[in-house]
Amino acid sequence: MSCKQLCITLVAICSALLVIVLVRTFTLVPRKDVVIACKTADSDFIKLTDQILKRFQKALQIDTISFKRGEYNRDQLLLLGSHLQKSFPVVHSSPLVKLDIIANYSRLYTISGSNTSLTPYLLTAHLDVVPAIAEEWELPPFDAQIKDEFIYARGAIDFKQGIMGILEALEYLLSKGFKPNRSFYIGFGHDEEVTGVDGARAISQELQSRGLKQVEFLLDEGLAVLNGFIPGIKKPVALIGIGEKGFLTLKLYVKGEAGHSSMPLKETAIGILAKAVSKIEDNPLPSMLGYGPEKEMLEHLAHEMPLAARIVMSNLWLFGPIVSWFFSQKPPTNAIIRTVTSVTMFNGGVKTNVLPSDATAYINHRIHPAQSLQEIMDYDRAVINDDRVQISVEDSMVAAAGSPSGENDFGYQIISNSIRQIWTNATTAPGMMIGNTDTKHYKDFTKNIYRFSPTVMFPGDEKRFHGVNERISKNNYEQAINFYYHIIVNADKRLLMGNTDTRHYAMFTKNIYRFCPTVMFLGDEKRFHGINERISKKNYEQAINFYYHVITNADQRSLINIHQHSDEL
Ligand SMILES: CCCCCCCC/C=C\CCCCCCCC(=O)N[C@@H](CCCCN)C(=O)O
Repeated sequence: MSCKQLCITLVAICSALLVIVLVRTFTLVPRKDVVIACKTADSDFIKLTDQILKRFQKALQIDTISFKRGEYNRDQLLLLGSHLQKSFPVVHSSPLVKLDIIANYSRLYTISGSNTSLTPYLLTAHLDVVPAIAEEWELPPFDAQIKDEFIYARGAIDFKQGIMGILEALEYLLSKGFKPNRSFYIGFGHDEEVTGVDGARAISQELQSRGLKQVEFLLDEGLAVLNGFIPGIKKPVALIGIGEKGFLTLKLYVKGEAGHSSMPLKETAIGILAKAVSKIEDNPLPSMLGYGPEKEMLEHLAHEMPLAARIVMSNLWLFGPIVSWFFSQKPPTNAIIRTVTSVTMFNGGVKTNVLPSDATAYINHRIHPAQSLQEIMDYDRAVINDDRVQISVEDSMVAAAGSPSGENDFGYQIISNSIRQIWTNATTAPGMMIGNTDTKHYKDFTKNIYRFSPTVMFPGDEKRFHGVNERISKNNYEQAINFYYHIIVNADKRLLMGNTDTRHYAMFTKNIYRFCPTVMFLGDEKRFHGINERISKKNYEQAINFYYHVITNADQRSLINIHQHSDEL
């Protein structure tokens, strides 16, 4: 090939790449529904009264700690149960609500709707919390004291704001006479922090034994309203977890030889294990950017970014390695692009002058959906490359597949729209839940599983999860309650509302109306996107005449003399 031909080929390739990059950059357009903002002045806005705040604080003061499987503060769980019972008298006495106590401590509420043809949905949360090292906290973890408008307590964001927020919303709605069309369930497990096998799994079994086959969608704790977490985006981003990372906890064990420390061997069990652990930390797993829900998230958010970042994010097929490097720099973004590794426990030795007879460490991996448990095991084995280190699986779960997040996916859109009613300046996007939830126990009921916590977070706040100084602002707790209020109200619709093309015209007017000249009887709603869609001849004639009148009536300067037919005058 001549030099000229080579130049022409290179220019052609670069031009083609440029065209692809630009087309992708400008064609990835987000969904923009018009949602009605929830304002504090609205008559149905639930204000954070002293009473509401006090019962939240009281719930936080009850230390419902889970320590390990089957080991949790049983008395405290009972105490929290009676606190809920007392705090929400309308919920607990309503004929529409049935409460079942499952496995002694978990709670399953069934709220009966009037229209049994609508598939029910499920809201879940957990009653338990992780332990807290009180000495490291600014304020005691189980006092729920308020400082600078923040309530500090273990469980403030994981996840008693969910428990109390859901029940506050329901209490309010029922006390205003709300009678749902669509039935729904509320499931509060009592041991989520130690895998939920006693609580959520038992709730799920109870639902199965009742013959429940399907729920429309499930909303559990999860991602949050994030400020400043995603490079290049200034406005809040509310991520709805459509998938969930798996986990793999490995036990590393080294058998040593006890003896007097004055005559040491070249390496002790602790030394051998320390080297293995160090190799594991020095060799992070590769980036999986582009192979999981994070791809959808970044493409969805690209439109919020400055042009350069937008070009990059819209074209991960080309710029993936740069983004991977960038995201690897901070723990929250690193967590979404790869399987991460945490050495969480290390034990060995009994006395300062005794050689350790063995040493044990635990490695907790959070697995990216594109990787299998076996792949991770093999990787670790190869990295450690030392037969003296025995590796065994302590516990594991494969990653959960992505739930649908399209324009017509009822559950996703109900959650997304409810978020935007509360956090009006936020943009929503599908994301991947980096921690684990109770949702695994409900996966047989639906593929529409979503993970979102109504929690506002700023950089650094992620350390408060299971860490010190967990807290929520009073304002955020009020938002959480109103978020669940909107979830319950919005999910009570038959169909996904607002799912029209109107969003593409929202910039032209605020006067957007949606009406079909269609006559409907009960049951006809199933014909939409269902089978036997039809219209009567008469109705079609009416439709034509309706549009005739829309055109003639709208052809006026102002709203006068609408009625043209003399018999209407
Ligand atoms: C672009 C950035 C996106 C990521 C930013 C994430 C910011 C933090 C948001 C949410 C934090 C989620 C982590 C909290 C998980 C809470 C639930 C939990 O702790 N679950 C336990 C279950 C344990 C079960 C026993 N194996 C857990 O995951 O450890």
